[in-house]
Amino acid sequence: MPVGGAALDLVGVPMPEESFTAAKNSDAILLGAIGGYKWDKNEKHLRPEMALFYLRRDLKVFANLRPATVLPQLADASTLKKEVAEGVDMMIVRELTGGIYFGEPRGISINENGEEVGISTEIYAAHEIDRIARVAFETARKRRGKLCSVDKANVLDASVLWRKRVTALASEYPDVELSHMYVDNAAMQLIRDPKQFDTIVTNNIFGDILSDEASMITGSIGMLPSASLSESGPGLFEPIHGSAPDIAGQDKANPLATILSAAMLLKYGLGEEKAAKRIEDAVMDALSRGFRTGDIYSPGNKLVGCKEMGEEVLKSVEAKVPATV
Ligand SMILES: NC(=O)c1ccc[n+]([C@@H]2O[C@H](COP(=O)([O-])OP(=O)(O)OC[C@H]3O[C@@H](n4cnc5c(N)ncnc54)[C@H](O)[C@@H]3O)[C@@H](O)[C@H]2O)c1
Ligand SMILES: CC(C)[C@H](C(=O)O)[C@@H](O)C(=O)O
Ligand SMILES: [Mg+2]
Repeated sequence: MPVGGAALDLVGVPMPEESFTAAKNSDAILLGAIGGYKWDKNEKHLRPEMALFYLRRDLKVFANLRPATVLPQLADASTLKKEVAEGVDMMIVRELTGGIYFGEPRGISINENGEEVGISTEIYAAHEIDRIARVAFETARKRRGKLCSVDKANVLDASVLWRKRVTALASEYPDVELSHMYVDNAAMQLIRDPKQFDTIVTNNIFGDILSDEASMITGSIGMLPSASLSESGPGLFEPIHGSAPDIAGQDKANPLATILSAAMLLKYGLGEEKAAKRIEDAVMDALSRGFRTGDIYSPGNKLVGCKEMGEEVLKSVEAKVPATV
């Protein structure tokens, strides 16, 4: 179904009613990245990004899981030293339907001096913090049992409440080791020693920024998938990157973040773990066979375009795993 720029071009709105209805009635949704120069000057309600906000808000997919793993095949592709990047395996749990993205009041207006002012409001209700914190504690419990909550509680009131609620919940998860970190320090620690992190839980805006940062540790933003889950109803699965307009139409984009998002869809959206593993294994296999798009290329490997990379993954699916899953 068309959303974003495609929908704007077709019917003049970023989120057509039929697209939303089809998404809502699905078992899971795979979303292609949206946005582009063509629509950048549109009024806010007519920007492609609005489709994302409608989908996230109206499907109530508050829990955004963004794994950042350095694959052994790609340790050389990281911009960090190999010994710093090697072995990194973290999960960023980003709150996705609250905070400054949706808070009121918002907008651009004229103040009492006749000057234009832009307002965005960082606001979190206790229940919004509790539900994302629970997802994060449960996630950490299934991983290495370490949870770092990232906030700006030395400045922002919404973060003061965030820290208070997360701390209060910790007693229900005695097997999880909870720590807190200010976001500016977290941005620095991610580059200094990323292996210290297992699970990170944070608000909407900090999660947006830190996940792009974490992606570079793994080699490229073209590698990172995500799952956005609600309490009930379909999940939304998408790469964390955008539409990469600077390389659009050149057959250069790395398709693996989107392919791995499809694997997350199978695992988290449909409970089809075997099929998910089959896709993940195929991605690993294509990388092991040396295929690389430009963003993850290092000498000694085979440079391919978006299309060929996809074809190689498909070959690996067919070659490696029995067709019946
Ligand atoms: N979920 C989404 O749909 C989503 C996410 C982020 C940005 N956007 C939108 O995308 C547009 C471009 O935003 P941006 O440039 O800030 O971010 P971007 O993620 O599209 O691109 C940032 C940089 O990373 C590169 N890159 C991104 N994905 C890649 C891939 N798969 N393979 C290789 N390189 C890749 C791009 O070429 C670019 O240099 C904007 O309109 C923005 O709003 C959409
Ligand atoms: C395109 C943009 C609105 C979006 C966000 O900020 O959430 C993107 O950066 C993301 O990370 O999914
Ligand atoms: Mg982002």
